[in-house]
Formats: sequence, structure tokens, C-alpha cells
Amino acid sequence: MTNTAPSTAGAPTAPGAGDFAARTVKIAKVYGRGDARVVALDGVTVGIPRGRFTAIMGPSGSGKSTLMHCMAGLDSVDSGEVFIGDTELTRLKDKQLTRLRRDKVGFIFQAFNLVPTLTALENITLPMDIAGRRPEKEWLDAVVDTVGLRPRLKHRPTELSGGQQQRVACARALAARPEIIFADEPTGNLDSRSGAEVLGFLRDSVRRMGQTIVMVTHDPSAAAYADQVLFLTDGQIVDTMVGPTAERVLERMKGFETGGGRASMPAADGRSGVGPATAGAHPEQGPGVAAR
Ligand SMILES: Nc1ncnc2c1ncn2[C@@H]1O[C@H](COP(=O)(O)OP(=O)(O)OP(=O)(O)O)[C@@H](O)[C@H]1O
Repeated sequence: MTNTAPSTAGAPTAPGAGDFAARTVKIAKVYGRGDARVVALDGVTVGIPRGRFTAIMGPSGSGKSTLMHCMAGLDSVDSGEVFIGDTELTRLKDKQLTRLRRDKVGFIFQAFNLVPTLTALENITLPMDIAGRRPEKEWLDAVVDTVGLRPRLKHRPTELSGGQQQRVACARALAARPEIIFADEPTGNLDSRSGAEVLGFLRDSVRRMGQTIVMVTHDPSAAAYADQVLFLTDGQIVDTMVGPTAERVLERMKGFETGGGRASMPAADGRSGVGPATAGAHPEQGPGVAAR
């Protein structure tokens, strides 16, 4: 895969806010007090480009899940702003936030979170049933075929393999055509073959259906399915890699272990580092900086 990020000089304009399915502006999140105080997010400014697959990586405790939960409106921030599309989440009342999550956000978790008494198809359409929305038949058919579930639609979760259950969870997230899907370690409970299948479906849904997906992962091979990888350490985004490969992601992660976190110099090929990576750039900062 080649780097598609334009050089700063060649970029006609910085991407606008409308190019991002979700974005944050200087968000901070602190847990605990006194000796127990932990700065989980330390002023993160980032945009998640529409119609792209973005992975978030970083050492354990770097703030990946906190960032995802704050962006998805599952957790609150202490300061800063979070947008899903044009909507600023911190200004919403609880009911409005619940509605926004229901209508605009899809989730895929490590534990598949399927309802055991419902069939695969009933699980897929459950969020829309709860919202009182009728699934669009053509779209639902396309989703079911994309994840290869047609022969299994009448099966209950216990009659499905782990990989098939996660495909049901992917279809459930895709079926409602959300603005953005957040996936938290979606392959964490799967063997490598089922994991590769699920990642393939996620990538296909981005390529073929224009879905926007953000995925937290520890696995460089999983991150390599994404269009870009954001690297977090100590609650800050320190690097962006466009067109990742498992080898380059692994190499970058090793740099964090050896203390190479913040001082991320662009690689010689310009494909990594706080360099000309427009994909994760924030509109207020122009191209070239993914955060801060
Ligand atoms: N509810 C909480 N109360 C106190 N501290 C928390 C809480 N949630 C997270 N933290 C702390 O915030 C920091 C960031 O946690 P977070 O779970 O976002 O990291 P992570 O990068 O997702 O880690 P991992 O890869 O291990 O899942 C960690 O130091 C963690 O201990």
C-alpha cells in the first residue's frame, strides 16, 4: 500500500470539519484524585475522516479506550469538545445523547453482546426495532451478503461460531447505516482466521459501502487493515501512519517500548511520524498534524 497523504505544499486546502465523521478539540479526561490521579486524555485534538477505516494503537494504559468512549459519547470529557458530524456532544442532555448514539453510532465490542434468545437476523435488526425504524430491505440484504451470513440468519448465537457471532455483531452495527462505527478490540476473542475474516468485512464495508470505522486494537496485523493508524501514548496522539503494514506498525510500537513515544520523527519515506499525514489532521491545524 502506498502513502496517499499529500505533501503540505501540494495540499490545495485543509480538510474542513465536514470531512470528519467525528472529531475532538483539546479533550482532557482525568480519573481519580491525589495519589490516584490519572490523566487518561491530555488535550487530544483529532479528526476521524469520513468513509475511512482508522485504527487507534498505543501501549496499555495510553488512553485508547477512554478516547474511543469519549468520542462515542459513552463517557464524558472534563474539558474540550467532541463532535459526531456537526453535533457537539458535551452540550447534549442525557436523552439527546442517547438518541444520537442510537441513530448515528454503531458499536462492535470484543464480547459480541448478542441476545441469546434471538436469531441472527433478529439480533441484526434489534437496534432498529428498538428505535421503531424499519430496516431498508436492499441495504439489509447487502449487509447480510457482505458478512456472509445468509445461510445462518435463523440460527441463535449458541449455534454460531465465535467468528460468525462477531459477523452478526458487525452486521448489527452496519444495518442501521450509522454515521460512524466504533469497534473496541473486535477480534480480541477470535482465532486468527476468524479475526482476519471479520477485519476483511470491516474493510469491505468501508471500501464498498463508504462506512466510517474507528477500531481500537493491540494487534499490528489488525491495524494493517485500516487506512490510517493513530498512535497514543500518555493520553496524547503522538503519531499518524497512513497506509500501514503490520511490520511498520510493529516497528513503531517497539519505539514506544524503548522510550520513542513523543519524539516521533517522520520516517525517511515520510509515511510515518507527525508529518504530512492529512488523513487524521484536524481542520483548525491544517494538514500535517494529527493532534495537538
Ligand atoms: N474508570 C477509571 N477509573 C480510574 N482510572 C481509569 C479508569 N478508566 C481508565 N483509567 C486509567 O486511565 C488510563 C487510560 O486507560 P485506558 O483504558 O483508556 O487505556 P488503554 O490504552 O485503552 O489501555 P489497554 O490497552 O490496557 O486497554 C489508564 O491509566 C487507566 O488505568
